[in-house]
Amino acid sequence: MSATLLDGKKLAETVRNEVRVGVAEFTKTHGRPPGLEVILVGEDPASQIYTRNKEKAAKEVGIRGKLHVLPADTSEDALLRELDRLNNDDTVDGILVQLPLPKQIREQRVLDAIRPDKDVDGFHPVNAGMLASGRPSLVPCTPRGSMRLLDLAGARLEGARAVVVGRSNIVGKPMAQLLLAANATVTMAHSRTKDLAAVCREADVLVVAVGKAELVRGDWVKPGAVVIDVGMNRIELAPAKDGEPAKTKLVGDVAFDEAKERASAITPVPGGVGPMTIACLLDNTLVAARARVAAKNG
Ligand SMILES: Nc1nc(=O)c2c([nH]1)NC[C@@H]1CN(c3ccc(C(=O)N[C@@H](CCC(=O)O)C(=O)O)cc3)C=[N+]21
Repeated sequence: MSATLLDGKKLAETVRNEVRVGVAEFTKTHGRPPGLEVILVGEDPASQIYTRNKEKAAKEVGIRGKLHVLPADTSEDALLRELDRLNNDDTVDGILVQLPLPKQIREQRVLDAIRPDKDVDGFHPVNAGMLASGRPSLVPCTPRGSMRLLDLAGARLEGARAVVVGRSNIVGKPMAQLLLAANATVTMAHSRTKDLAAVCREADVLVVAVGKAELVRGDWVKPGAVVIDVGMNRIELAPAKDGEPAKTKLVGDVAFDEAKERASAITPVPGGVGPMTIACLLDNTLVAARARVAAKNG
């Protein structure tokens, strides 16, 4: 028996098509497209590719996307001034500051400085608090995308045992909140959890977001469970030599080939959660744009 593959690439295309329709309607009604500003500090090549992809994905659905690349030695004050400008620009609906930031910049200061109503990542403490209070506003993109993948799997969440491995503010905590809101019985597991394998084996729904390549083995998966693998780890297959770059491959936090023999449905890496994160970012930009004009019109 082999699990159903949850194709995030295909579902992301569906979501982007929905967003494109909403964006066209917004643009017609309000005389301007929704605007998304992405800020990257520094020249990390992987981050450059990711942020360029976000800008491109925005433009493909009709969102006015703009990428700002600031030098690696940008001061915290300079970044805060840039955010102030974007916060006060009425044509800007969404602001995303790519993480991680260089060490001279305090991440928390920066995330706190983004207006909550433009916080399309959903990382501002106001938005985190709204979600935890059962009043979701802008919800983090990866957990939103993961919920859509669970929906695609036909997972019954009401009364189900859900285990979230990983307790980050970006994925683990908001994911647990969304599962709880869907009436699952939620366990949050993490690096200090005793007998993590046994905790995972209880899960009807298993979401793994820890950033450790193939941590979750096949025998940690309850037969018939739905598995969402949020991990993206680049592992080296062969070292660089003779001027050839190292051969690498992308693997998740779940040992896919083992887990697929036990799960009823599972996300691949790549092609699972990653593309859904980007699609939900575009949707959050549309959600933010609509909410902002609604607030302005009373
Ligand atoms: N403020 C902020 N918000 C973010 O959402 C954010 C961030 N900072 N910093 C970095 C991480 C990483 N991230 C990814 C999203 C999608 C893919 C993605 O689409 N991956 C593809 C392929 C990737 C590949 O082949 O390299 C896939 O999984 O199929 C990757 C990475 C968003 N992040």
